[in-house]
Amino acid sequence: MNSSFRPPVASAPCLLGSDSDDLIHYSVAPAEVALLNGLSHAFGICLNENQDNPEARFLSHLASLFQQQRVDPETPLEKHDRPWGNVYLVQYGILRLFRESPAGKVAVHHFFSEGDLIWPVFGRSRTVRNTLCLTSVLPATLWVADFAAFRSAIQSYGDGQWHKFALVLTEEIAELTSMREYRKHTMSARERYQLLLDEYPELIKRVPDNQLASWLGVVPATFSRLKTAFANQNKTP
Ligand SMILES: Nc1ncnc2c1ncn2[C@@H]1O[C@@H]2COP(=O)(O)O[C@H]2[C@H]1O
Repeated sequence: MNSSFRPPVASAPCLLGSDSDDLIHYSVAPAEVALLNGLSHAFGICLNENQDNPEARFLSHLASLFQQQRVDPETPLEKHDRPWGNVYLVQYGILRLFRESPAGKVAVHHFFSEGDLIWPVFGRSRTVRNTLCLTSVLPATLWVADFAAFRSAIQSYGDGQWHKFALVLTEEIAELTSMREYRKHTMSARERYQLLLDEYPELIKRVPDNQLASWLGVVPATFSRLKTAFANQNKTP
């Protein structure tokens, strides 16, 4: 096939191991681009052609603190009773933030996915009094940096930069947490399940039901009943 007649779609990844002339190869952005894009998004810095300005140098210094790490599903990354030591940028995959009681009862608080920057927001989690755990739900490709080095790089970038950066996420988390609590107190499980479908359609497809149940605040049997009821409802014409 002549290249001028090639359709603008790539061949299926399962074919890319073979050597046919008909296969369409697109160059893949280097992994570091995902890291830089994630950091530029988190700091509200627009990266352009000019790499020689203070903002671009700051991002590239921050990026140099990160190492890429691939992890299997159910890999513990941070654990309660230990200081939370790292900051993570998710390139691919899903992680869950949860608490676990001494008797093994788990409460899932949050799922993080592609593009999320995860770090120990609250002072307590940076000490041995940390009560939060972070674990991969799926195989994940992460960028990992030491939290103290990350914070010190932001602090040395400019006066008040760390507080500016931290405040945005702290406000976001406070709002999410209070909204979750409010919904739990004022809405039925059915209404909350509907919101889960509307607001997080991707999570429903990727995260195991028992973890979604914990996040929604229902027992797995209730979650399964809701799932079946909604599936049947969507089937009826
Ligand atoms: N590093 C973090 N990233 C995102 N959410 C967090 C983080 N630390 C705490 N939280 C959430 O913020 C909530 C604050 O109230 P809780 O301690 O009950 O539960 C906490 C988690 O749900």
